[in-house]
Amino acid sequence: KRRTAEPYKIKAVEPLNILTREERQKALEKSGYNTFLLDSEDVYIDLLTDSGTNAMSDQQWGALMVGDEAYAGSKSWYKLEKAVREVYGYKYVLPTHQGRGAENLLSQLKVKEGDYVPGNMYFTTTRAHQELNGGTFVDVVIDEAHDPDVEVDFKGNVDLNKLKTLIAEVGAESIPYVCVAVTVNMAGGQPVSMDNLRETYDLCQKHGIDVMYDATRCVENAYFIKEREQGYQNMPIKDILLEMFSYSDGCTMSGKKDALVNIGGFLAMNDEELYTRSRELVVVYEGMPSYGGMAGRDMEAMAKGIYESIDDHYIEHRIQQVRYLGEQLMDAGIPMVRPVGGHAVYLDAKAFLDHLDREQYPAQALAAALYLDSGVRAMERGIVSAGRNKETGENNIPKLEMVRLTIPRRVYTNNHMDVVADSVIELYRKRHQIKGLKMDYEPPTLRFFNARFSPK
Ligand SMILES: CC1=C(O)/C(=C\N=C(/Cc2ccccc2)C(=O)O)C(COP(=O)(O)O)=CN1
Repeated sequence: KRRTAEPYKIKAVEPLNILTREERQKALEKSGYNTFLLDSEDVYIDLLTDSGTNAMSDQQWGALMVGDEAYAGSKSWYKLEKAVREVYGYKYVLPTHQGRGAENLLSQLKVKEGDYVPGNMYFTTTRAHQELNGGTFVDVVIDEAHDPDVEVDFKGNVDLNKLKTLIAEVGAESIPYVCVAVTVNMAGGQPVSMDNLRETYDLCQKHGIDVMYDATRCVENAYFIKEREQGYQNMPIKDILLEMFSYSDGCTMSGKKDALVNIGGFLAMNDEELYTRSRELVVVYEGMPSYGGMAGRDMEAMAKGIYESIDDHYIEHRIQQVRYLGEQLMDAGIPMVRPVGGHAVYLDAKAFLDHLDREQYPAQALAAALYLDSGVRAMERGIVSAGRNKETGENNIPKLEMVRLTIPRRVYTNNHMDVVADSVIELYRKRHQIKGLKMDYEPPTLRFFNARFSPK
């Protein structure tokens, strides 16, 4: 099989700072062993997140110059609205500054005190907005999603029995919508199959319950359907995407991932009444329904990014690059979530650092050790990110204790992936020298952003 390369060439570069180990040790201590608190200039290969860190194209940069900054009725808004309607298929669109903006609107519009919001595994900000409005998140993802070693093609699938049980227990009137994430970030960037999307939608329609997608990485999800699901191999990504969205009533979208922009998002739906109510609310939180927390130039860039994201060559390269890193680590016997996800490789820090217990924050310790070893910044996705139970105050103990190596889109080459792989493999060889951490400062909410640690 002939080897392939990036379907783009490089026009501008950002020189990277390469620190000595001593300099990285100092930076690590200054950041309280929390990669969120590292300064970007002290980071060599930044795999903290794929959110907002993606490279824009010359078309998108050029579009910035024609941003229409009119307060109302911006030309740039109509371009963005058109792109969302064409690519996602929804009737109505509200612009927001990023995904959280849409989550805030949706939860305020649809979640009331005492409601239950089922979803295929939690995501931090999504759950936060549901809880802020008095809802309780209920995990209805298939059991396998919580097990790093189980290789399942569509590990993000909804477990229909769990959903039926919840509907029977609490009643459809207590379920404002089902939140279906495509892909599932906290399961390791795992996709949902078209069959499962269809079945979930049919079940919800029977009970008059809306299905709202978290569409943040929906194009990656479409690629996995093309690759793994019977009957989609020869279908262009854009058609798979439209079919996916036909099994939903609306979505929240963080443009900072699959829409290839540094800021931006939207809330979309087919229901006119919900649209009317969201137009009022968007004025309170995001600005006008024709700019929603974005400048005209941002909307221009996102409209272009939405079209670029469904290019079959682009998305194939994107997924293959993540897999290129993942397969090197798998071949080296590194414990990680399988199969490799769409946007990241998730190291299984519990298995990697099997000499540490959970209260020594294995994922946090591994992320710190990785930065010290090679200047690669990763993100803790384990007990620290899971926070505390809002009733009992006890630490939530998620089954998955992960370090996420998140690959931004169109930014790094496979040479960077090789540097990351060598560092992880070297760390694994010396893993029993990695010490656990104690938490010296714990913020009251979303503690992972600002918590500080030191070696225990
Ligand atoms: C599935 C999904 C996401 O992954 C997502 C953001 N992800 C992020 C950014 C992030 C957010 C909170 C804590 C740590 C990192 C990621 O690093 O993975 C949002 C919010 O979107 P927003 O950031 O544009 O507000 C909604 N859904």
